[in-house]
Amino acid sequence: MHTLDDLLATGVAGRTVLVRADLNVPLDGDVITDDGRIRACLPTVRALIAGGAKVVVTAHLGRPKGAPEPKYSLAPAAARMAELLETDIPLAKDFVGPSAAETVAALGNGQVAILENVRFDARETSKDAAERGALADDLVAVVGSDAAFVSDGFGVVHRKQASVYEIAQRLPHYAGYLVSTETAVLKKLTVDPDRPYAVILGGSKVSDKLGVITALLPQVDKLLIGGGMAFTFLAAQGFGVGSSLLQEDQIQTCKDLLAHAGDKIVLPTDVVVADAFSADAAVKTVGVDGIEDGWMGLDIGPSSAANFAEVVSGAATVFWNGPMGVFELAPFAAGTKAVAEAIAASPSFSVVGGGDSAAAVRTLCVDEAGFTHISTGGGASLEYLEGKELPGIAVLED
Ligand SMILES: Nc1ncnc2c1ncn2[C@@H]1O[C@H](COP(=O)(O)OP(=O)(O)O)[C@@H](O)[C@H]1O
Ligand SMILES: O=C(OP(=O)(O)O)[C@H](O)COP(=O)(O)O
Repeated sequence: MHTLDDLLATGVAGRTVLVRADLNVPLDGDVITDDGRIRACLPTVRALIAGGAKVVVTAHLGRPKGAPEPKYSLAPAAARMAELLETDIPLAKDFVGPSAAETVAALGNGQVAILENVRFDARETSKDAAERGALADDLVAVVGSDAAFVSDGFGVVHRKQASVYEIAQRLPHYAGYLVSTETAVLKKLTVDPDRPYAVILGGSKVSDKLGVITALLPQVDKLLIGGGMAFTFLAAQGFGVGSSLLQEDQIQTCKDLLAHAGDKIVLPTDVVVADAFSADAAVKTVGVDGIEDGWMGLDIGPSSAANFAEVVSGAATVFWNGPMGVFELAPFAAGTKAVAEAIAASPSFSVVGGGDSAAAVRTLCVDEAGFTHISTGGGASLEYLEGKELPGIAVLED
């Protein structure tokens, strides 16, 4: 696999370099609540600026439905990157149309531009390879066929999408510094990790991440499940889950996993429930057998948090993805904070991955130095650990 250093060695002054970054940052309105993913791509962008390249950044934000939606604009991310780099960064209003072409044509050596959210084009995430290829062709037309492609959006390398995969088939391609660093650290978790090895899963991308569990179970000693992930398991155990996040079509899978896992899978025993998804909602802590209709579980309860913290404290290797609750709202942040603090306090080899999980560590003021590595990728890290081929990495090997 060729790396950014290989590209820099060829001399990039005056060459257009397309960088796929993951700028999918958490927002409160148009205010970025954690800019970790923007900071994470700066070493690559800075190196290209220093080399005199014309840097064109492409990225996604959220999951728009294949058409422009103002709330998913990359404008806040572009403004923040400009602030951090202390330079002007124009944001092209479209991805492959005239505004993109004009913005790229106006770039001088060592300047940076960002293209608007690539997921505003439905072809980016299409299941049809020909559609994705057509989008990648349009993108090549914007940056020029003599441009180079640098893959630096580690958080999205598990997606076979046009700006991650098909584009690399059309331009000389290189792994950026973030992709190189992330894969080097995660590799250590796949090669004979120190035991006991605990994985903690939570968050809200339940259907994406349930699939990973089957592959991870044989590798780990304990699998702790909190966040929105927990309720499909609790339903599989026969508990009512009210209006909590539930993946009904996966209940049988969870039953099978519980039947085969022995005592490896650890579930919450109590949960914080609310009568609405709001910081002002009525809130109470109940046992997992006490979730009434009309109530939703938005955090693990204090007994569960203490139990999870104890398991974490005894582990030599820890990987965590997915908050234990809706940590963005104060009444539901305690479980995530307790687990994060337990990991940070333990001397284990510890990795936390995912845009929101990493944001939780920082916004809840947990000691970042207590983690061996804070990864920008949640789903990407999990699929890497699972041993799955990641399309955005595999395509760089060709
Ligand atoms: N019980 C829950 N119900 C609904 N959402 C939840 C629950 N627990 C956690 N979440 C939400 O999960 C989101 C993060 O999930 P995910 O994207 O899977 O994590 P990451 O970005 O770290 O990979 C957070 O915004 C959080 O509010
Ligand atoms: O936030 C992301 O992944 P993560 O929540 O698994 O860390 C990435 O930007 C990928 O986004 P996607 O899961 O909408 O493809």
